[in-house]
Amino acid sequence: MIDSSHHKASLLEVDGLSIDYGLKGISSRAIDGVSFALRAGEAVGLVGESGSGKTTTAMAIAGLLSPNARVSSGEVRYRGNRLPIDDDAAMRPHRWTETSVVFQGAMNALNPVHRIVKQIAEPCMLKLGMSRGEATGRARELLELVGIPADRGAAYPHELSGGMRQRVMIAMALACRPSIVIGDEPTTALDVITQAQILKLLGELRSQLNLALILITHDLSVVAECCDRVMIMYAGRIVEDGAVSEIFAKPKHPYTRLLIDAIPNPANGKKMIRPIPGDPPNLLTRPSGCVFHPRCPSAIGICATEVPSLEKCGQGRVACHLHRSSQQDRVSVHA
Ligand SMILES: Nc1ncnc2c1ncn2[C@@H]1O[C@H](COP(=O)(O)OP(=O)(O)OP(=O)(O)O)[C@@H](O)[C@H]1O
Repeated sequence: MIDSSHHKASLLEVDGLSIDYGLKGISSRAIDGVSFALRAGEAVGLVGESGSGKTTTAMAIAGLLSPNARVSSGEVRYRGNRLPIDDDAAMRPHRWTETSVVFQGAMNALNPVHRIVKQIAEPCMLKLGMSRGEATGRARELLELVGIPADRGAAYPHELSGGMRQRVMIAMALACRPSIVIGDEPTTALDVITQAQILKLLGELRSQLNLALILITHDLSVVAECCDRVMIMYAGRIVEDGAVSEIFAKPKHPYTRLLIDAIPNPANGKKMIRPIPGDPPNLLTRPSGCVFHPRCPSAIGICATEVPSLEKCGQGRVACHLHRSSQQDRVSVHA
Protein backbone atom coordinates (compact mmCIF):
# COMPACT_ATOMS: atom_id res chain seq x y z
CA MET A 1 0.00 0.00 0.00
CA ILE A 2 1.17 3.51 -0.63
CA ASP A 3 1.91 5.90 2.22
CA SER A 4 -1.47 7.31 3.31
CA SER A 5 0.08 10.70 4.13
CA HIS A 6 0.53 11.18 0.38
CA HIS A 7 -3.12 10.60 -0.47
CA LYS A 8 -4.69 14.04 -0.11
CA ALA A 9 -2.05 15.94 -2.02
CA SER A 10 -1.68 13.32 -4.74
CA LEU A 11 -2.75 13.73 -8.31
CA LEU A 12 -2.06 10.10 -9.09
CA GLU A 13 -1.75 7.02 -6.94
CA VAL A 14 -0.52 3.69 -8.20
CA ASP A 15 -1.33 1.17 -5.53
CA GLY A 16 0.04 -2.38 -5.43
CA LEU A 17 -0.15 -2.69 -9.22
CA SER A 18 0.81 -6.03 -10.78
CA ILE A 19 0.49 -6.66 -14.51
CA ASP A 20 1.01 -9.91 -16.40
CA TYR A 21 1.43 -10.41 -20.14
CA GLY A 22 0.05 -13.50 -21.81
CA LEU A 23 2.10 -14.72 -24.75
CA LYS A 24 1.63 -18.10 -26.49
CA GLY A 25 -0.24 -19.44 -23.49
CA ILE A 26 2.45 -18.39 -21.02
CA SER A 27 1.86 -15.61 -18.56
CA SER A 28 4.76 -13.56 -17.24
CA ARG A 29 4.70 -10.82 -14.65
CA ALA A 30 5.99 -7.52 -16.03
CA ILE A 31 5.36 -5.38 -12.94
CA ASP A 32 4.90 -6.65 -9.44
CA GLY A 33 3.27 -4.63 -6.64
CA VAL A 34 4.27 -1.20 -7.92
CA SER A 35 3.12 1.62 -5.60
CA PHE A 36 3.80 5.31 -5.72
CA ALA A 37 2.07 8.67 -5.55
CA LEU A 38 2.64 11.66 -7.79
CA ARG A 39 1.86 15.28 -6.92
CA ALA A 40 0.81 18.00 -9.36
CA GLY A 41 3.82 19.64 -10.96
CA GLU A 42 6.27 16.98 -9.76
CA ALA A 43 8.93 15.63 -12.16
CA VAL A 44 9.85 12.01 -11.56
CA GLY A 45 12.37 9.94 -13.45
CA LEU A 46 11.58 6.25 -13.94
CA VAL A 47 14.87 4.47 -14.46
CA GLY A 48 15.93 0.88 -14.98
CA GLU A 49 17.42 -1.57 -17.42
CA SER A 50 15.52 -2.73 -20.47
CA GLY A 51 12.62 -4.97 -19.45
CA SER A 52 12.39 -3.66 -15.88
CA GLY A 53 8.76 -2.61 -16.36
CA LYS A 54 9.03 1.14 -16.89
CA THR A 55 6.89 1.26 -20.03
CA THR A 56 4.31 -1.16 -18.63
CA THR A 57 3.91 1.07 -15.56
CA ALA A 58 3.56 4.14 -17.76
CA MET A 59 1.12 2.55 -20.20
CA ALA A 60 -1.06 1.39 -17.32
CA ILE A 61 -1.28 4.97 -16.03
CA ALA A 62 -2.05 6.33 -19.49
CA GLY A 63 -4.66 3.66 -20.24
CA LEU A 64 -2.62 2.30 -23.15
CA LEU A 65 -1.95 -1.27 -22.02
CA SER A 66 -1.62 -3.76 -24.85
CA PRO A 67 -4.48 -6.23 -25.32
CA ASN A 68 -2.48 -9.17 -23.88
CA ALA A 69 -1.84 -7.34 -20.61
CA ARG A 70 -3.84 -8.33 -17.53
CA VAL A 71 -4.05 -6.34 -14.32
CA SER A 72 -3.70 -9.07 -11.73
CA SER A 73 -3.78 -6.85 -8.66
CA GLY A 74 -3.81 -3.27 -7.52
CA GLU A 75 -5.23 -0.09 -8.99
CA VAL A 76 -4.47 3.36 -10.32
CA ARG A 77 -6.32 6.40 -8.96
CA TYR A 78 -6.44 9.79 -10.62
CA ARG A 79 -7.56 12.62 -8.31
CA GLY A 80 -8.79 9.92 -5.93
CA ASN A 81 -10.91 8.05 -8.49
CA ARG A 82 -10.09 4.52 -9.60
CA LEU A 83 -9.26 4.34 -13.31
CA PRO A 84 -10.64 1.42 -15.38
CA ILE A 85 -7.16 0.73 -16.79
CA ASP A 86 -8.00 -2.80 -17.93
CA ASP A 87 -11.13 -1.75 -19.83
CA ASP A 88 -10.17 -0.15 -23.11
CA ALA A 89 -13.59 1.37 -23.86
CA ALA A 90 -14.17 2.67 -20.34
CA MET A 91 -10.71 4.22 -20.36
CA ARG A 92 -11.41 6.23 -23.53
CA PRO A 93 -12.63 9.44 -21.84
CA HIS A 94 -9.61 9.45 -19.53
CA ARG A 95 -6.99 8.85 -22.21
CA TRP A 96 -4.94 11.90 -23.27
CA THR A 97 -7.10 14.23 -21.15
CA GLU A 98 -5.60 13.27 -17.78
CA THR A 99 -2.31 11.61 -18.70
CA SER A 100 -0.67 11.78 -22.10
CA VAL A 101 2.48 10.24 -23.53
CA VAL A 102 5.34 11.55 -25.65
CA PHE A 103 6.88 8.52 -27.32
CA GLN A 104 10.33 8.24 -28.81
CA GLY A 105 10.70 8.15 -32.58
CA ALA A 106 8.14 10.78 -33.65
CA MET A 107 8.34 9.70 -37.29
CA ASN A 108 6.53 6.45 -36.47
CA ALA A 109 3.86 8.14 -34.39
CA LEU A 110 3.01 10.93 -36.82
CA ASN A 111 0.87 10.34 -39.89
CA PRO A 112 3.08 11.03 -42.94
CA VAL A 113 0.21 12.10 -45.19
CA HIS A 114 -1.34 14.80 -42.99
CA ARG A 115 -0.10 18.29 -42.27
CA ILE A 116 1.02 18.63 -38.67
CA VAL A 117 -1.50 21.32 -37.76
CA LYS A 118 -4.27 18.89 -38.71
CA GLN A 119 -2.75 16.13 -36.58
CA ILE A 120 -2.63 18.39 -33.53
CA ALA A 121 -6.14 19.73 -34.18
CA GLU A 122 -7.66 16.24 -34.42
CA PRO A 123 -7.59 15.35 -30.70
CA CYS A 124 -8.91 18.83 -29.85
CA MET A 125 -12.01 18.11 -31.96
CA LEU A 126 -12.42 14.53 -30.75
CA LYS A 127 -11.72 15.01 -27.06
CA LEU A 128 -12.52 18.66 -26.37
CA GLY A 129 -15.49 18.91 -28.77
CA MET A 130 -14.00 21.89 -30.63
CA SER A 131 -15.07 22.90 -34.14
CA ARG A 132 -12.45 22.53 -36.88
CA GLY A 133 -11.77 26.28 -36.80
CA GLU A 134 -11.33 26.36 -33.01
CA ALA A 135 -9.17 23.25 -33.06
CA THR A 136 -6.92 24.69 -35.78
CA GLY A 137 -6.53 27.86 -33.70
CA ARG A 138 -5.57 25.78 -30.68
CA ALA A 139 -3.15 23.69 -32.74
CA ARG A 140 -1.42 26.89 -33.91
CA GLU A 141 -1.16 28.11 -30.31
CA LEU A 142 0.27 24.76 -29.25
CA LEU A 143 2.89 24.92 -32.01
CA GLU A 144 4.00 28.35 -30.76
CA LEU A 145 4.05 26.99 -27.21
CA VAL A 146 6.55 24.30 -28.18
CA GLY A 147 8.71 26.76 -30.12
CA ILE A 148 7.51 26.15 -33.69
CA PRO A 149 6.20 29.16 -35.68
CA ALA A 150 2.47 28.53 -36.23
CA ASP A 151 2.84 28.82 -40.01
CA ARG A 152 5.11 25.76 -40.02
CA GLY A 153 1.93 23.83 -39.16
CA ALA A 154 1.33 23.49 -42.90
CA ALA A 155 4.37 21.20 -43.16
CA TYR A 156 4.25 17.42 -43.44
CA PRO A 157 6.24 15.42 -40.85
CA HIS A 158 9.06 14.56 -43.30
CA GLU A 159 9.65 18.26 -43.92
CA LEU A 160 10.68 18.81 -40.29
CA SER A 161 13.88 17.94 -38.42
CA GLY A 162 13.89 15.23 -35.76
CA GLY A 163 13.86 17.84 -32.99
CA MET A 164 10.93 19.70 -34.56
CA ARG A 165 8.98 16.47 -34.95
CA GLN A 166 9.53 15.72 -31.28
CA ARG A 167 8.23 19.21 -30.48
CA VAL A 168 5.11 18.35 -32.53
CA MET A 169 4.71 15.19 -30.44
CA ILE A 170 4.86 17.32 -27.30
CA ALA A 171 2.26 19.72 -28.74
CA MET A 172 0.00 16.72 -29.44
CA ALA A 173 0.52 15.41 -25.94
CA LEU A 174 -0.58 18.77 -24.53
CA ALA A 175 -3.60 19.13 -26.83
CA CYS A 176 -6.21 17.85 -24.38
CA ARG A 177 -4.82 19.73 -21.38
CA PRO A 178 -3.55 16.75 -19.37
CA SER A 179 -2.08 17.27 -15.92
CA ILE A 180 0.42 14.42 -16.31
CA VAL A 181 2.77 13.96 -19.26
CA ILE A 182 4.82 10.80 -19.59
CA GLY A 183 7.95 10.99 -21.71
CA ASP A 184 8.89 7.46 -22.79
CA GLU A 185 12.56 7.90 -23.79
CA PRO A 186 11.44 11.13 -25.52
CA THR A 187 14.93 12.17 -26.56
CA THR A 188 16.62 8.84 -27.25
CA ALA A 189 16.61 9.17 -31.03
CA LEU A 190 17.98 12.73 -31.00
CA ASP A 191 21.50 14.17 -31.09
CA VAL A 192 22.80 15.57 -27.78
CA ILE A 193 22.18 19.24 -28.57
CA THR A 194 18.59 18.62 -29.69
CA GLN A 195 18.14 16.30 -26.72
CA ALA A 196 19.12 19.14 -24.36
CA GLN A 197 16.71 21.54 -26.12
CA ILE A 198 13.79 19.11 -25.84
CA LEU A 199 14.48 18.42 -22.17
CA LYS A 200 14.68 22.17 -21.53
CA LEU A 201 11.35 22.63 -23.31
CA LEU A 202 9.71 19.91 -21.21
CA GLY A 203 11.04 21.59 -18.06
CA GLU A 204 9.70 24.99 -19.14
CA LEU A 205 6.28 23.59 -20.06
CA ARG A 206 6.15 21.75 -16.77
CA SER A 207 6.50 24.96 -14.75
CA GLN A 208 4.36 27.04 -17.09
CA LEU A 209 1.45 24.55 -17.06
CA ASN A 210 2.09 22.97 -13.63
CA LEU A 211 2.43 19.59 -15.33
CA ALA A 212 3.49 16.49 -13.51
CA LEU A 213 6.17 14.77 -15.57
CA ILE A 214 7.14 11.12 -15.58
CA LEU A 215 10.33 10.69 -17.55
CA ILE A 216 11.21 7.14 -18.57
CA THR A 217 14.86 6.69 -19.36
CA HIS A 218 17.86 4.41 -19.12
CA ASP A 219 19.95 7.51 -18.64
CA LEU A 220 20.41 8.76 -15.09
CA SER A 221 22.12 11.93 -16.30
CA VAL A 222 18.85 12.95 -18.03
CA VAL A 223 17.07 12.49 -14.71
CA ALA A 224 19.69 14.54 -12.86
CA GLU A 225 19.00 17.39 -15.24
CA CYS A 226 15.25 17.56 -15.22
CA CYS A 227 13.68 15.63 -12.33
CA ASP A 228 13.10 16.31 -8.63
CA ARG A 229 12.67 12.69 -7.81
CA VAL A 230 13.73 9.35 -9.21
CA MET A 231 12.26 5.85 -8.94
CA ILE A 232 14.59 2.99 -9.79
CA MET A 233 12.96 -0.16 -11.18
CA TYR A 234 14.43 -3.63 -11.32
CA ALA A 235 12.62 -6.72 -12.61
CA GLY A 236 9.17 -5.18 -12.32
CA ARG A 237 9.58 -3.64 -8.89
CA ILE A 238 10.53 -0.25 -7.55
CA VAL A 239 13.73 -0.82 -5.59
CA GLU A 240 14.47 2.77 -4.63
CA ASP A 241 12.54 6.04 -4.67
CA GLY A 242 13.79 9.40 -3.48
CA ALA A 243 14.92 12.93 -4.19
CA VAL A 244 17.41 13.12 -7.06
CA SER A 245 19.90 15.08 -4.94
CA GLU A 246 19.80 12.47 -2.16
CA ILE A 247 19.96 9.43 -4.42
CA PHE A 248 22.90 10.77 -6.39
CA ALA A 249 24.75 11.77 -3.24
CA LYS A 250 23.95 8.67 -1.24
CA PRO A 251 22.31 5.79 -3.13
CA LYS A 252 20.94 3.18 -0.75
CA HIS A 253 20.14 0.23 -2.97
CA PRO A 254 23.23 -1.57 -4.36
CA TYR A 255 21.60 -1.59 -7.81
CA THR A 256 21.18 2.21 -7.72
CA ARG A 257 24.82 2.53 -6.67
CA LEU A 258 25.91 0.43 -9.66
CA LEU A 259 23.73 2.49 -12.01
CA ILE A 260 25.30 5.71 -10.74
CA ASP A 261 28.80 4.24 -10.94
CA ALA A 262 28.07 3.26 -14.54
CA ILE A 263 27.54 6.88 -15.66
CA PRO A 264 30.50 8.10 -17.72
CA ASN A 265 32.25 10.98 -16.00
CA PRO A 266 34.92 12.79 -18.04
CA ALA A 267 36.03 14.60 -14.85
CA ASN A 268 37.50 11.39 -13.45
CA GLY A 269 38.52 9.91 -16.80
CA LYS A 270 35.56 7.50 -16.99
CA LYS A 271 34.55 7.73 -20.65
CA MET A 272 32.48 4.61 -21.18
CA ILE A 273 29.29 3.34 -19.61
CA ARG A 274 30.38 0.52 -17.34
CA PRO A 275 27.91 -2.37 -17.65
CA ILE A 276 26.48 -3.88 -14.51
CA PRO A 277 27.90 -7.40 -14.09
CA GLY A 278 25.55 -10.35 -14.58
CA ASP A 279 22.42 -10.75 -16.70
CA PRO A 280 19.11 -9.01 -16.19
CA PRO A 281 16.63 -11.47 -14.64
CA ASN A 282 14.43 -13.73 -16.70
CA LEU A 283 10.90 -12.79 -15.69
CA LEU A 284 9.69 -16.36 -16.21
CA THR A 285 12.21 -17.77 -13.77
CA ARG A 286 12.56 -15.03 -11.19
CA PRO A 287 15.24 -15.65 -8.58
CA SER A 288 13.94 -16.30 -5.08
CA GLY A 289 14.21 -13.60 -2.42
CA CYS A 290 15.46 -10.26 -3.68
CA VAL A 291 15.45 -10.47 -7.50
CA PHE A 292 18.71 -8.54 -7.59
CA HIS A 293 20.59 -10.84 -5.20
CA PRO A 294 22.38 -12.97 -7.86
CA ARG A 295 24.04 -9.79 -9.20
CA CYS A 296 24.35 -7.91 -5.93
CA PRO A 297 27.87 -7.28 -4.61
CA SER A 298 26.51 -6.71 -1.08
CA ALA A 299 24.06 -9.64 -0.79
CA ILE A 300 23.71 -11.33 2.59
CA GLY A 301 22.03 -14.64 3.48
CA ILE A 302 18.46 -13.38 3.80
CA CYS A 303 18.59 -11.81 0.31
CA ALA A 304 18.32 -15.24 -1.35
CA THR A 305 15.22 -16.24 0.57
CA GLU A 306 13.13 -13.24 1.56
CA VAL A 307 11.65 -10.60 -0.75
CA PRO A 308 12.50 -7.16 0.68
CA SER A 309 9.51 -4.84 0.78
CA LEU A 310 9.76 -1.21 -0.28
CA GLU A 311 10.01 0.64 3.00
CA LYS A 312 10.43 4.22 4.05
CA CYS A 313 14.09 5.03 4.58
CA GLY A 314 15.09 8.63 5.34
CA GLN A 315 13.09 10.89 3.02
CA GLY A 316 12.66 8.16 0.41
CA ARG A 317 11.92 4.43 0.10
CA VAL A 318 14.16 1.45 -0.52
CA ALA A 319 13.58 -2.31 -0.96
CA CYS A 320 16.78 -3.81 0.41
CA HIS A 321 17.51 -6.02 3.41
CA LEU A 322 20.66 -4.01 4.12
CA HIS A 323 18.48 -1.03 4.93
CA ARG A 324 15.92 -2.62 7.20
CA SER A 325 16.55 -1.32 10.69
CA SER A 326 17.11 -4.81 12.19
CA GLN A 327 19.48 -5.71 9.33
CA GLN A 328 21.35 -2.43 9.61
CA ASP A 329 22.42 -3.39 13.15
CA ARG A 330 23.66 -6.77 11.89
CA VAL A 331 25.48 -5.25 8.94
CA SER A 332 27.20 -2.62 11.05
CA VAL A 333 28.40 -5.34 13.45
CA HIS A 334 30.05 -7.18 10.53
CA ALA A 335 31.28 -4.10 8.69
N1 LIG B 1 2.96 -6.67 -25.20
C1 LIG B 1 3.78 -7.48 -24.51
N2 LIG B 1 3.63 -8.83 -24.55
C2 LIG B 1 4.44 -9.66 -23.83
N3 LIG B 1 5.41 -9.24 -23.02
C3 LIG B 1 5.62 -7.90 -22.94
C4 LIG B 1 4.83 -6.96 -23.67
N4 LIG B 1 5.27 -5.70 -23.38
C5 LIG B 1 6.29 -5.86 -22.52
N5 LIG B 1 6.50 -7.16 -22.24
C6 LIG B 1 7.49 -7.74 -21.30
O1 LIG B 1 7.27 -7.14 -20.03
C7 LIG B 1 8.51 -6.86 -19.40
C8 LIG B 1 8.58 -5.38 -19.05
O2 LIG B 1 8.64 -4.65 -20.26
P1 LIG B 1 8.61 -3.07 -20.32
O3 LIG B 1 8.55 -2.67 -21.77
O4 LIG B 1 7.55 -2.55 -19.42
O5 LIG B 1 10.05 -2.71 -19.71
P2 LIG B 1 10.92 -1.41 -19.90
O6 LIG B 1 11.67 -1.24 -18.63
O7 LIG B 1 10.08 -0.28 -20.35
O8 LIG B 1 11.92 -1.85 -21.05
P3 LIG B 1 12.52 -0.97 -22.25
O9 LIG B 1 13.43 0.02 -21.59
O10 LIG B 1 13.23 -1.98 -23.08
O11 LIG B 1 11.36 -0.34 -22.94
C9 LIG B 1 9.60 -7.31 -20.37
O12 LIG B 1 10.00 -8.61 -20.00
C10 LIG B 1 8.91 -7.34 -21.69
O13 LIG B 1 9.48 -8.32 -22.54
